[in-house]
Amino acid sequence: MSLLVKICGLSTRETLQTALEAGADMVGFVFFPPSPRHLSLELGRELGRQVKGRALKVALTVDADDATLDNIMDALSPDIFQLHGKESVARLRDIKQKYGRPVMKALPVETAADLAVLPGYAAVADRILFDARPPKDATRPGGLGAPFDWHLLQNLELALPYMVSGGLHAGNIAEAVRLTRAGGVDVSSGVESAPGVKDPEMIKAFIRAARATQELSVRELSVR
Ligand SMILES: O=C(O)c1ccccc1N[C@@H]1O[C@H](COP(=O)(O)O)[C@@H](O)[C@H]1O
Repeated sequence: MSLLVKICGLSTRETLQTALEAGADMVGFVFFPPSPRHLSLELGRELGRQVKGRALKVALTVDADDATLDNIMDALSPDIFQLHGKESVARLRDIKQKYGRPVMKALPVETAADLAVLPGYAAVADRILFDARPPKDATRPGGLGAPFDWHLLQNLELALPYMVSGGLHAGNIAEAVRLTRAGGVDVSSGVESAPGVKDPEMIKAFIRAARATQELSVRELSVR
């Protein structure tokens, strides 16, 4: 069972190349102006071309309207939309239908009560991303480098594929995956030297740690 690794918020040719060569399964591009990782459509087009099918291109948006999604489709032609705002279940359905792309819905988690919305979204989304709920005064709903309590997902039964994010880094992936049994990990701040500045060595270390975690899980399964 391969653990999916998503490196999010890539914004330079060099760090995108590092992520691709190190074996990222998904590369994320942020289209949200308040974010330090926000990409212009032109840069999104250029970076999208560089991917050349070596990883899935993920377009991260936050409550984007159709005109914005139209532009992103034209520039990046993403393989997946990551919806990281307060998009409703009906909005997810509309986006899937209009753009013909899978959607990954990010759900903010702080307490067990946050999981109450899961069945509604799981009926429409193709994948769920559990992320830390941002503080009330945050300027963006993610990419803040803070984890949530992974024990909250310990007894989760979800048929849909899911990933975890929020404050992950090379040193804590193993524990996050052990507790949540997620099929994928998503990182932004944990591979940066400053907000929005990706560090090639940290990207490589994160992907190495994810692959080691995967090996560990396979070995644990085979001795059971
Ligand atoms: O990265 C951002 O700036 C961002 C902006 C708006 C919504 C989500 C954003 N990032 C996503 O947040 C999670 C957690 O990131 P981190 O590793 O804690 O920094 C991840 O899914 C990013 O893709």
